[in-house]
Amino acid sequence: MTTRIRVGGAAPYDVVIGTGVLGELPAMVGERARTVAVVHAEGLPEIARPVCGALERAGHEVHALPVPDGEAAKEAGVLAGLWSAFAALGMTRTDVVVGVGGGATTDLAGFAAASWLRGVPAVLVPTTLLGMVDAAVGGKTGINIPEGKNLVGAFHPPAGVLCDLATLVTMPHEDYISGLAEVIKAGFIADPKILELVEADPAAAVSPAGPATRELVERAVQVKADVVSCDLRESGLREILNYGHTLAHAIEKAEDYRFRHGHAVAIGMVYAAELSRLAGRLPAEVVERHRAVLASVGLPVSYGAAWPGLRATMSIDKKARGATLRFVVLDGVAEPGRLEGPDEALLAAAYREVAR
Ligand SMILES: NC(=O)c1ccc[n+]([C@@H]2O[C@H](COP(=O)([O-])OP(=O)(O)OC[C@H]3O[C@@H](n4cnc5c(N)ncnc54)[C@H](O)[C@@H]3O)[C@@H](O)[C@H]2O)c1
Ligand SMILES: O=C(O)C(=O)C[C@@H](O)[C@H](O)[C@H](O)COP(=O)(O)O
Ligand SMILES: [Zn+2]
Repeated sequence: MTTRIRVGGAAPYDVVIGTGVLGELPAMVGERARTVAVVHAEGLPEIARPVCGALERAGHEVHALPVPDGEAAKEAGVLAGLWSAFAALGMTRTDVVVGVGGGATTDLAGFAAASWLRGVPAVLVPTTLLGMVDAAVGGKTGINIPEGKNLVGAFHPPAGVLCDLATLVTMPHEDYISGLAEVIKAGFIADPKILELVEADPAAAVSPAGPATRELVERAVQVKADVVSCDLRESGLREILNYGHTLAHAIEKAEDYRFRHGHAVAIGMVYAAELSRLAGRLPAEVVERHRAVLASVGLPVSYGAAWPGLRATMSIDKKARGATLRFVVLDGVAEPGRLEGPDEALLAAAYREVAR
């Protein structure tokens, strides 16, 4: 069975979800492309090869461009290497970049496409849970710099997203549960059924070939699609997808990007929930529900680095306006709200609850 989730906006596209769906790729790339640059994580040649093969059979000139696995791909030097490769291939505006790999790879490939000739089409083939449910959908692309996470990038929606669930089975366990953090995030901000599914059977939730995977992926993609269809450029509603990310990005920077994104988001969501509670907006039992559901799949719910460094990094969060920090909080499950300019004592008190 193949599921198609439409993402609306100025240039609508489909997220195709299924098993063995590679046959859909040539239609997403389109006939106009002569050259297709397949940017893939270098550790995934077995996944990249059939992708290249499908495109070659469709008549394209295909060039595989391996990039470092994981977060090491999201660096300025790697991006500059792709620009040089595109130049050498003579890539024009009708040519296409295909990104194959986890969220780090698709963020990089998407930004390379956004910046080459001021924008060529990108088709994304996410191969991790996190990539399928979040990173490849919605058009946020970018890289990290030493000063912070995703500080350089562009909104560049893909021309299509192909999620082959079969690729998930080779995923390392810790990377898989990292993706579950974003799935659970979608549950807390918009779709409580996701939380019920994970709570009912955490063992199934952590199993890529398990009975819950397809529904969890489809529900999380639907949440993301509904949001970004209304607000591509994050002028309001889209901020809810950033639940837990203000502290998460500070943790990732503090750990020199060696801490998995979803693990940081798990801790960040507990922090945001504590902030919501201390601001008098969220009952304690919902905060405990965060801890319970995240811990049930093996995600961290506490973190102990010193507060001042994390607090300093949080000042360059993209949701901040001038000196005013802004947080996504919850007024209940599936009731996201905003907390503007909370006082420093509240911010520190919420962190003490995470560091306990
Ligand atoms: N653009 C967005 O909207 C958005 C949303 C969420 C997260 N992100 C970004 O996504 C990144 C995290 O993505 P991620 O969790 O996919 O991690 P990742 O891209 O770092 O991949 C994790 C590891 O799994 C490997 N891998 C990928 N697919 C595999 C497979 N099928 N089998 C075996 N190994 C596989 C990768 O090569 C890598 O070593 C972060 O940089 C985060 O900031 C972006
Ligand atoms: O798509 C969004 O919008 C999100 O915020 C999704 C997040 O899960 C994702 O990690 C995103 O890359 C964070 O964006 P940033 O703008 O805070 O860097
Ligand atoms: Zn995220």
